[in-house]
Amino acid sequence: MAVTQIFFLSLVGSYGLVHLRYLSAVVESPYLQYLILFPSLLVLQFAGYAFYHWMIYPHFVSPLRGLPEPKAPSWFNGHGAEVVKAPTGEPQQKWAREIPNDGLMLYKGILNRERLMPTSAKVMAEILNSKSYTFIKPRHFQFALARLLGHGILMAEGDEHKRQRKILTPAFHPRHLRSLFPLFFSKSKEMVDLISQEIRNADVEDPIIDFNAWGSRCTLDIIGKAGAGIDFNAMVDPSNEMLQTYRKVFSPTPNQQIMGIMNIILPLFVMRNIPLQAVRDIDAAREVIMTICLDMIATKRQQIAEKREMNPDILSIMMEEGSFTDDEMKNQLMTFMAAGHETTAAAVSWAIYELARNPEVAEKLRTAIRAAAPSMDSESITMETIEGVRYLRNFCNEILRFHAPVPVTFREAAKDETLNGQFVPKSTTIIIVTDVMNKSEELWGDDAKVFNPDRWDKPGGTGGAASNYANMTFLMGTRSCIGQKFSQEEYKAIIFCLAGRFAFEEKEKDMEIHTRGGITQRPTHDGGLPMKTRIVPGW
Ligand code: HEM
Repeated sequence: MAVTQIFFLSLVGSYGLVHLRYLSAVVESPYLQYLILFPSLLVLQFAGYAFYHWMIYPHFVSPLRGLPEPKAPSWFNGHGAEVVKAPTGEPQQKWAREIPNDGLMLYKGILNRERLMPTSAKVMAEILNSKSYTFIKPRHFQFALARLLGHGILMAEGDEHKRQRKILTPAFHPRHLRSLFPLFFSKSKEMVDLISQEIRNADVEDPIIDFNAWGSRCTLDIIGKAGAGIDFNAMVDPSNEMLQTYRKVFSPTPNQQIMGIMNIILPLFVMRNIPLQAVRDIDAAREVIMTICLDMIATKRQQIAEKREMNPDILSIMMEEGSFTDDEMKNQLMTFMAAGHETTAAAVSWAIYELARNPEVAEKLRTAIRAAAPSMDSESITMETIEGVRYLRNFCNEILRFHAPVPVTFREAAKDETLNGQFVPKSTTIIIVTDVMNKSEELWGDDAKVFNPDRWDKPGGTGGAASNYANMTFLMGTRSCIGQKFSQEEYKAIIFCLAGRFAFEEKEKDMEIHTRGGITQRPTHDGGLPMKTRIVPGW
């Protein structure tokens, strides 16, 4: 909007100045005068606009001034430098703990961009439930996220989101999830058998296995089958095109991080056309993912025409329902393929990381799993077997609380609104920092910052948290993760097989890990998660 106004004002301004013969003493031709005046007015206005939003508005005009706010170290860049350098969400957690607030805080991010941050369950519920269609996905999601994940349910808003959610919900009904258990288990077992083979073939004791790679390969194979009945076979063939494409765009590189920052600052049309390799990579990845998703739709149509017997998957459910166009189905598939594998893969990495660092937890988990099933190959393992391992449930819940795969998400006020009685102007950016809630002592008790699976034995099923909105791993409310139950069942099956069969040790003791990065966050060392891995005999 501002861009259109600036163009319009520059046009009107240059027309006026030419008619007032403002430059005629210097340049005679009116055409040349336009050629000088129009771009000059454009540049001047853009510079004024940028300066106002950078230095004037946040310091002197914003109605959000006065909210509890950490003292910014820079007059020009707020907390931008700190937020970019620190592990995602860490400074915000500290501020929420140390600065008294009533559920809402403010800080200035890169170039003094205002960030409004909810810190209480009550305000979270207002944003995610009662006002969820006012606090919408922000503009900067339209660039990388929407291009890679498609314009499906994740990006839809208002009535369109309600319509899509209604159509897709049956695919996540408990009955349907139960029918997916054999897929979850057989793929988890396949991964563990392939890793066991790799260990047996290795000429060193306890060879190093990269669990970041294995987690992605396994979860991609699962979502391919569960989403569209297609087996990517990425576990058998790591050169699979879909796997490699995701790996390229989702492994954070310094270039991608710079692009992420630019994306927050620059308008969408500039981002789309900026001649950067990282932008070209996204375009190329989008083409590959789109083509594969369109192929999936064509294959499914053929299977239906041939009346082949198939397990119901998300794509068949969409086709049967009949109201999505092919383009919409392609977009939904793009959403499910990415949202449905990178997240669970990150959770797998965190589980292996904690098992390696806490041998007593690993031992307790292995004992509980082995007590439930005599061997991973046992024919009698069912969903109930896995559900019955209480410590497995506790461990998985605690990993998802303590190491949430999605560390932050954003919203933007679509119109002037209020939150907790505070006026929030249109276009304000809201940052939801998962750990601000998931590790809040106020909500979880004094041990909120301790990794403790046993907390999930407390009555109520919330791990002792005071409110459902204390756990933001899958968000809550109207836009919460539609795949939550799917991923929890899938995750338990994967950890059941991995933790039941192997013992893990860090490649180097107290290995340094990096967690900063993209949409999901996982522990990374040397570009993967290298773990010395040993088969514990007897299972
Ligand atoms: C541990 C695994 C997972 C985590 C931590 C996770 C987390 C999340 C979060 C935080 C959101 C909200 C994002 C936002 O609105 O800003 C979300 C939305 C979503 N997730 Fe998941 N997710 C996981 C697994 C899955 C799986 C397995 C699927 C699909 C099979 C899935 C599909 C979706 C979809 C479609 C949405 C958009 C829902 C909507 O807007 O109505 N997710 N997820």
